[in-house]
Amino acid sequence: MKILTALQIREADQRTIAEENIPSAALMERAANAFTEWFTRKFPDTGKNILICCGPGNNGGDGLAIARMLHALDYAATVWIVAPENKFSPDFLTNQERLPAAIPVTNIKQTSDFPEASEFNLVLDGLFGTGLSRSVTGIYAEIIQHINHLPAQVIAIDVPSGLYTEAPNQLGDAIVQADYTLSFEVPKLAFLLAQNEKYVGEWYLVAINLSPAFLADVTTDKFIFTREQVTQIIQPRRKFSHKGTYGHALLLAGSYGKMGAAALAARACLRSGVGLLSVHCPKVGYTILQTAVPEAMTLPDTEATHLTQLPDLNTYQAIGIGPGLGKEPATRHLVRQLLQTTPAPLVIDADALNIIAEENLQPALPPNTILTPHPKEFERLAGPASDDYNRLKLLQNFCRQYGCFVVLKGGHTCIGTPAGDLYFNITGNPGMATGGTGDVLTGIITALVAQKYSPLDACRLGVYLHGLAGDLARDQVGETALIASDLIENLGAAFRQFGS
Ligand SMILES: NC(=O)C1=CN([C@@H]2O[C@H](COP(=O)(O)OP(=O)(O)OC[C@H]3O[C@@H](n4cnc5c(N)ncnc54)[C@H](OP(=O)(O)O)[C@@H]3O)[C@@H](O)[C@H]2O)[C@H](O)CC1
Ligand SMILES: [K+]
Repeated sequence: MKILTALQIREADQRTIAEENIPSAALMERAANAFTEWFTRKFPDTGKNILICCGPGNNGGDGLAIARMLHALDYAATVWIVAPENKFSPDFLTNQERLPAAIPVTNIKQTSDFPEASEFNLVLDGLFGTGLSRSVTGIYAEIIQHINHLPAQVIAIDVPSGLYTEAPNQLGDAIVQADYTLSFEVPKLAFLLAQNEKYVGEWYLVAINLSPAFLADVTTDKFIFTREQVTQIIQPRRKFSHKGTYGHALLLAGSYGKMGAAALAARACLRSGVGLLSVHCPKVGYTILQTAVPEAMTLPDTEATHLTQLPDLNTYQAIGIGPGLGKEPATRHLVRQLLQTTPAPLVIDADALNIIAEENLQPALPPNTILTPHPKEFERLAGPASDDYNRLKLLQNFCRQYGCFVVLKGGHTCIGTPAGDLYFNITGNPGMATGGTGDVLTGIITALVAQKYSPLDACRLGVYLHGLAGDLARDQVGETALIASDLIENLGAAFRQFGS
């Protein structure tokens, strides 16, 4: 699913109106209907007092149309029209005319016009949407502060007012802090970034059937990958296959005190369909792995506490390195050697990433290598970011420069590709912010690469299924108690949702 800019969304509007030969107010009616349908399902209690704040543009027009629809469904709707300049969009005016006289309306042009608002349970924010062209000031900023201080739940129409859809706001900008954002048809980049969480709240999309031809043709470098795409990518196992069909993966992992990371990655790798798995670990890990993961073959290093020597690499279809690795000098040398000599695609995580950053080995990354950093590890590799938008730019530049795939882990994990495209994930939950879940992801992606998924597909599938396993685990144990092993236990159920 494409992430579009405000400008592209406006073009989509125009194309839809032209192709369907409908007035633009009809598209607004569609959007308001879609919002109202969602709203009545989410808030079925018609006894709630609802305040609808409308700005002067089409976002405000949506608000007016929604007020009319909610009124018709017996909700108690009150409208505030905030417009100091008396300049309205044509579709705003159309919907103002259509507003039933029974709906109380207050026109707000200055602070002294603010009515008492304590009786409202819900506020619908229709001040500004994708038409925001500058930071909000004056009466608009005051009303936004007012909304943010009301003891009511706030639902943003399309976009929380004051929030730019694809660029950072200035510090101190007035922005509505919504509990929910219900947005039309296409996701906006702002919704996917941690820095906007307190404005966007939980966000949902509703379809308003924008021109399919336009949506198919429009170009973007930012995408969300959906369940439908996962369904298309995932391959069923074949009847006459054998363990050789699904590849032999090698994991280089573990050090004294960190063998758990190796065990988690190994178990996740096996649960993700790899044919054979070998784990190269320090001697201290031999009994641990043979016991914890009997399905894996164990190749002990000559050194007891950390990895010092590469094994023969020639039998593997994928090599994962990093979980629990440590940063001993000999291990640093091993990482350098691996980059220079690997005959198989690499998946690199954790301390292996830190070694690459500290030794400036980025230029030595073989093409199409997959790196799986969290933001701090990414900063060590690519430098500090001024904000989440800037971090995405650094991500695109890094992937282009070194020809690699980077899985930047977070609330919406983002995959960067050598072509400079970004793919955002929508599965997963905050319960997964706990030690070991990254090791599980490394294991999953390594298994998928060994099974000959392309690097992009291995990343997309891996990240989606990892998050889905987390969501299934949350259904069982909640977010607080969730641990990395729960993800592994739920990988089977995640794969089974795709018949695999
Ligand atoms: N395809 C869709 O998704 C549809 C969306 N709809 C809704 O339409 C809005 C976008 O409407 P638009 O009229 O383009 O824009 P806004 O309502 O967000 O605001 C525009 C007006 O506000 C002025 N403006 C912008 N920034 C500021 C500011 N900081 N302070 C004061 N005034 C501001 C702007 O004036 P300019 O001076 O910039 O010209 C406009 O007057 C979308 O979000 C949806 O809610 C459609 O209903 C259906 C299709
Ligand atoms: K809004």
